[in-house]
Amino acid sequence: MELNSKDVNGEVFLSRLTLEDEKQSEVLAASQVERENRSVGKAERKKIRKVARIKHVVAEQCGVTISDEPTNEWLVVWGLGIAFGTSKEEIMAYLDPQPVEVRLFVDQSYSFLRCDSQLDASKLKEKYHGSNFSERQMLYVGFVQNSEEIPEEDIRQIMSFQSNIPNGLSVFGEFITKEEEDLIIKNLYVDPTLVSNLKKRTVQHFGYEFRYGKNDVDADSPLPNKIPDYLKPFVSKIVYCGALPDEPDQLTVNQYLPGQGIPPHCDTHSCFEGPIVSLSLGSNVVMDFRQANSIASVNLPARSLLVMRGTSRYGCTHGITPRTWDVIPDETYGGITVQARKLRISLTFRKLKRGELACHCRFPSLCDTQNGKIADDNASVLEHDLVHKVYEDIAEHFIETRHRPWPKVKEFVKNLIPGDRLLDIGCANGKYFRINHDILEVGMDMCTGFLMTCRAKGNNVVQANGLFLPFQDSYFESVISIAVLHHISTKERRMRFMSEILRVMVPGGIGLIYVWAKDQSVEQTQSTWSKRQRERNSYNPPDSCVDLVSDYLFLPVHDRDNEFSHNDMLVPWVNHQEKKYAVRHRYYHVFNEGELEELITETQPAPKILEAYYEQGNWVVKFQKLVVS
Ligand SMILES: O=C(O)CCC(=O)C(=O)O
Ligand SMILES: [Fe+2]
Repeated sequence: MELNSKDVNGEVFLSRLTLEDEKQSEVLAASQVERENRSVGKAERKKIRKVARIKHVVAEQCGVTISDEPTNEWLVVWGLGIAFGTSKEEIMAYLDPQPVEVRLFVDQSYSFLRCDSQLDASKLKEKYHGSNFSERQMLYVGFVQNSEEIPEEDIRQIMSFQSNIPNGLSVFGEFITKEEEDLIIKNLYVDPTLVSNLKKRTVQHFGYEFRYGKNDVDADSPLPNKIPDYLKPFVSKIVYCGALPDEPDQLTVNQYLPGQGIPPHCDTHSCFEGPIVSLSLGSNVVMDFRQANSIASVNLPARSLLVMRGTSRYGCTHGITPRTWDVIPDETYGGITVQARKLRISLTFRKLKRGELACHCRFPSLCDTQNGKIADDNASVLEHDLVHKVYEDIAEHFIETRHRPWPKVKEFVKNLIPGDRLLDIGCANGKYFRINHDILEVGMDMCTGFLMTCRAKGNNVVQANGLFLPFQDSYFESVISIAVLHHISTKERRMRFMSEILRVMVPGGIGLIYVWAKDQSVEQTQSTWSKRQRERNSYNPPDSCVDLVSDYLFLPVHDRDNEFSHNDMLVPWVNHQEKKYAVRHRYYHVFNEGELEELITETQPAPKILEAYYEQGNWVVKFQKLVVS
C-alpha cells in the first residue's frame, strides 16, 4: 500500500484500503470469530473443570456424590457458603423457590439445600447454575445423589455460645437507640494527631492513654482531652443502671474495619476500679473470652453495653479475632449462620484505681499484683472446692482403689516404740492403722466418707483440717502425713501446716511427710503412678463428664501423658465406671527437688532432717523435733 498526500482524504484512503485489504479484513474477521469461539470454549472448559473439582471436593469432604440428573430434593450450591460470608437468611431470601433447609459448614464455600420437592430442586438448578450471586460468587448448582451422606451442621462451632460464659459477664442489648448511636458516631471527632493506627484497628484515648503494650495506664500522665460532654448522658446512664459504680475517667475508642480485631488480653487488674464496660456502635461482633483451656464466644450487638466484672473481668482474657464475619447460632432457621462485620466503634469506659493498687482477685495467673501466686485470702475457698469437696465426691472410688500401704511408711509405723502416740494427718481409709498393735493411733481427715470407713473398722478418727490441729502441744511421739501437704495451696499455709505438726509433737518426736514430686521420673525410675496413668491414657471421657470448676480455670490441668508442667495444677481423677462426673479435678502443689526440706527447715522451731529421699514420684522427709534445753 502506497500513501501519498491524497491519502489524507478518507474516502480515497478507505476505498483503497477496502480494495487492497479486503481479503485481509476477511481473514481478520474470521480469526475474531475463531477467537471468540475459542474463548467461549475456554470458559466452558474452565466451567467443566471447576464443576469436576467441586464434585471431587464435596465427595472427598463429605462423601456426597453430585449428579447432573435430579434424584431427590437435595442440592449442593457452590458459591453460597460460610467461606463467602453468606448467611442462611441471605440464602433463604435470595433463592426462589425458597429451600426448606440450608446446611452450612465452617470455612466451606458450599452449602446443601433441601427443596420442597424434586421439581423445586430442578427449578433452582435451572435458574441459578452458572449465575452470579455477587461479583465474587458465581454459583454452581448440582443435584445430590446420596442425600443420606449429607453431614449435619457442626454445631460444636457455636457450642461456646451456650456454655462456658464466664461469671460476671453481662450484655445489655439496645442500651442506646439507633438515633443516639448515629449521634455519637457523628460527634466522634477523631483527631488525626491523637489517633494511633494500630496494626489491626484505630484507637483514640480520652482522660488517660490506655497502653496496649502493657494493658494499663500511666496515672501520672493525664491527657488534655477528657471524656467529651456529648457522652455525658450515656455515662450517667451507665452509672445509673449500676454497670459502673462511679463515673469513669478514662475512655478508649476503638474503630475496627471488617477484618480487624483486638488480640486476647486482660486489662491490668491494678489499674482500674470495679467493672469495665464497652459500648458497641455500628456493627455486631463476636468477642471471645478465654480461661485456660476454655473459650466462650459472646455476640456483642451494635448498641449493646458489655459489662465485665468478676471472672469475666479478672479471670479471663477478652479479644476479637480479626475476620470479616463471625459464625453464630441461627435463631430463625436453627443451626449455624454467618454474621457479617461492618465498621464497628467501641467505647470502653474505665475508672482509674487510686491509692492502694493491690488486687485481691482469685485469678493470680492474670493478676499483675499477685504475679501468679494464689492469694492467702482465696486459698481456703480453693482448697474447699478443689480438695475437700472433691474427696467427698470420690471417696467411695478412692477407697476401692487405694489399699496398699507404702512399704517405707509401714516400716516407719512398725518401728515405733510401744506406747507411742501416732497422729496420721489425712488418714483417708486408714491404711496405716493396726500395723503396729503396741501404739495409740489417731487419724484425722476432712472427708466424711473416709472417716466413716475408719470408724466402721474401729479406728480413732477426728474430722479436722491440718492447718488447725485439735490437739494440745507436745502430745504425739510421731506424726505421719502421706500425700496431704501437696493439697495446701500457698507457701504460708504449707508452713502453718508444718508448724502445727511440730506444735503437737513431743520434743524428740519423729515425723514423716510424703508429697508429690513435680518431676515424676527422677533417676529414670518412672513412678508407678505415672506408669499407671500412661496405661490408662486410652480413656477419654466425654466432655459432659468433665467437671471443671469454672472459677479455677486459671489453673492448668495436668495432662497425664506428660510431666507436670507447673507446680500448681489441677489433676483429673478419672472414674471409669461413672457416667456422670467421670472426671473430677483436685488441686495439687507438686514439689520441686529440695522444696520440702526447705519448707521444713524454715518452720520454727526448725526440726532436724533425719532423711530426705525420692520414692516413686514423691519427695519424702523424715524429721525430728529438737529437744530444746
Ligand atoms: O472493642 C471492644 O469492645 C473492647 C476493647 C478492649 O478490650 C480494650 O480496649 O481493652
Ligand atoms: Fe480490653
